[in-house]
Parts: sequence; C-alpha cells; structure tokens
Amino acid sequence: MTGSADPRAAARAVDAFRRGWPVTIGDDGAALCAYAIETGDPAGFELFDPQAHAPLLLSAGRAATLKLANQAAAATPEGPVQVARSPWLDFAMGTALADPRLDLETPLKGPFRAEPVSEPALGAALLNLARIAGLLPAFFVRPGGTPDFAPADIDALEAPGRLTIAVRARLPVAGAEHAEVVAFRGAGGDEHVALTIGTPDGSPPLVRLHSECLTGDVLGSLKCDCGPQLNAAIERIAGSGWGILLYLRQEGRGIGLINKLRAYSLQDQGFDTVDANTRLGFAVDARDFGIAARMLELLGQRSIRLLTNNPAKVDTLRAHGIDVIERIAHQLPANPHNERYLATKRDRTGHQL
Ligand SMILES: Nc1nc2c(ncn2[C@@H]2O[C@H](COP(=O)(O)OP(=O)(O)OP(=O)(O)O)[C@@H](O)[C@H]2O)c(=O)[nH]1
Ligand SMILES: [Zn+2]
Repeated sequence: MTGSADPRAAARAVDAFRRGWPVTIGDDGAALCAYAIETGDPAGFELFDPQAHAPLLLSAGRAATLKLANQAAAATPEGPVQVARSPWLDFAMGTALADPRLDLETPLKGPFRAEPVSEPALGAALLNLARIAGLLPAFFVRPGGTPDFAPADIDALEAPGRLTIAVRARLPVAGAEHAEVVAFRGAGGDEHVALTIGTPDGSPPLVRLHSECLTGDVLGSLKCDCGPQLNAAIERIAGSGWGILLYLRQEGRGIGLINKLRAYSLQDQGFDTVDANTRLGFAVDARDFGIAARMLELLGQRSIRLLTNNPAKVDTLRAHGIDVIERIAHQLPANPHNERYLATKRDRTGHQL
C-alpha cells in the first residue's frame, strides 16, 4: 500500500511490541526504532542498544510525577518527554521509571535529565500505540532505521469507517428474551457488539453505549457502576418497547484491562480515577465514541434517545451525524466502594445526572 495509510502495518507493530520486539516508526524521512519497556527484558535491550545510547520516551503525566524538567513542553499528559541516557539508566531503572506502581518500592537513583524530544510527532504516535496495545507508555528509542509503520497507519487502525457487520444471531438474554446480537469487526481486528432488543417500530430507539468493564460486567466489582448500569439498561430498553445496547470493547475507558488495573492499584494508594490515569500517562478518557456512531449507522439508526450521564457521548454522536433527540439520565444507587468514583465523575469529568 504505497502512499496510503496501512492499518495492517500498525497492527503488526502492536503485535511486535506486545511480544517485546523492537519496531521502527517513520514519517517524512525521520525514523525511530522503539523498544517497549513493559515487554522487553535486559538481554533483548542489550541487543537493541549495545552502545547504551538510547534515551527513554515517557508520557508527560508520568514525567511530572518524576519531577522531570521539560514536561511543560508536552501539551497533554499523554504527550512525550525524552529522558537522557545516563550510566545508571539501565533496563531495570527504565522499568522503575515507566511503572508508577513501583514508586514506593524503588528508591529512584537519578538524577535524570529531560532533553528536547528528538521526534515529537513520532514519539506521540508511539505512546498512543502503547495505549492501543494495552502497554505502559514508555519506550527506549534509537534514531534511524527502515520504517515498519507510520503515524497515519495508527489512525487507519482506529478509523470507524472501516467497521463492518460480521454476523447476526438471535440471543435471548436475562431481562430481554426478544433480542438479537449483531457483531462488528473493525480494521484492526477489534470486535464490538450490539444487542437489539424488541422489534423496531419506526420510532427512535432507546440506546445505551456501554464500555467494556470486565471487573464490573463479569466479576461484579463494586468499585464502579458498570455492572448495574448494564443490567438496568437492558431492562429499561426492553421496557421502552425497543432499542439498542452497544457493547463497546473500550475496557478501562480505552486504556485496556491491565492498564485499568494499574490505575486501580494507584487508587489503592489514594489517587482518584482521574489522577490515576494521568499519572500512568494516559488521557483521562481515551475512548472514541465515533465507533458507536458508525455502528448505529450500519444498523440504520440515525435518530436516537440516549441513556447516559456523560455529555461527551452525546456530543460525539452528534458530531458524527447521529441525531440524539433526548438524553435520559442513567444513574444507579451508590455503594460504599464506588461513592468516591461516582463523585469524581460528577465533579471532575462533567457527568450530569
Ligand atoms: N481507566 C479507568 N477506567 C475505569 C475506571 N473505572 C471504570 N472504568 C472504565 O470506565 C468505563 C465506563 O465508563 P463510565 O465513566 O463509568 O461511564 P460512562 O460510560 O462514561 O458514562 P455513563 O454513560 O454516564 O455511564 C468502562 O470502560 C470501565 O472499564 C477507572 O478507575 N479507571
Ligand atoms: Zn466498571
């Protein structure tokens, strides 16, 4: 695919980073070969960088916690900061710099020095790809090499326009016996699901966008409100006549299961859900609800009533051409374990009731 974005190249890079293999990102004649810290090991690192020259790329959110000087240069918590290589910055120290959970256990030796980011756009794209791969956003990088993929390939991987319907089947569920499941496949191999409940009667459907939460949906976690919201949504849609539940595979507001559980571990240390994400180096909410708009379009529904407390869902659907004619609050009773989480959503992320 010369000259055009290739989602397959980005998917191969995700796979390689997950396996601990170095990958080269390039654009406009510049290139960076990157080694993901989370999946790397000292022996692989030695092969990657025998001269011990490679600097470390971190997110600004993480660099702020480490009190590294030039984080102000990065505009967002997920933007890149480059840490100069020093003799004491070996693979183990790189791991300690990458993972905030180790802060209490690892006395940081230092000092570490932030230096100008050599390739800011490539660095930002790498950190974004770490999020997609569900890895800590931290890499050792080496300039040059033949590019395996480009930043535009990552955008192509996430482009909602490439979503297609893969299969439909009848699926009676607790709370809604008359339901059909519709499975969607995206360009990156990601799978999303819609549950259409009841029989379409021409009226705008009652719709719920539910983001995957393994701990809440499956294990019954009391730390969030996802499980009860999911069950209540199915019941409310069934009770309304007809509607659609979109089950979006955006675990942890788009940072993946393991990174969400890292955020939980920071919450055990006292940080709230917003600060935990920032300290890990991620946006507070990394989800793209454009995918939901595309799913609704493929289901032939451009006018809906939406069950949510999150104005970002309403705004994004509207920006993608879905007419949200009504927002209906979807609030469930708090419990002692999720009280603070719900208060944070109200006070810091603009959730309305
Ligand atoms: N990163 C992170 N994700 C979380 C946390 N708690 C829940 N989630 C994820 O948040 C998503 C659910 O989002 P919520 O913010 O609860 O709800 P919402 O979908 O934005 O808004 P509503 O429509 O009003 O419910 C799921 O993907 C959960 O896995 C947390 O502490 N950290
Ligand atoms: Zn949850």
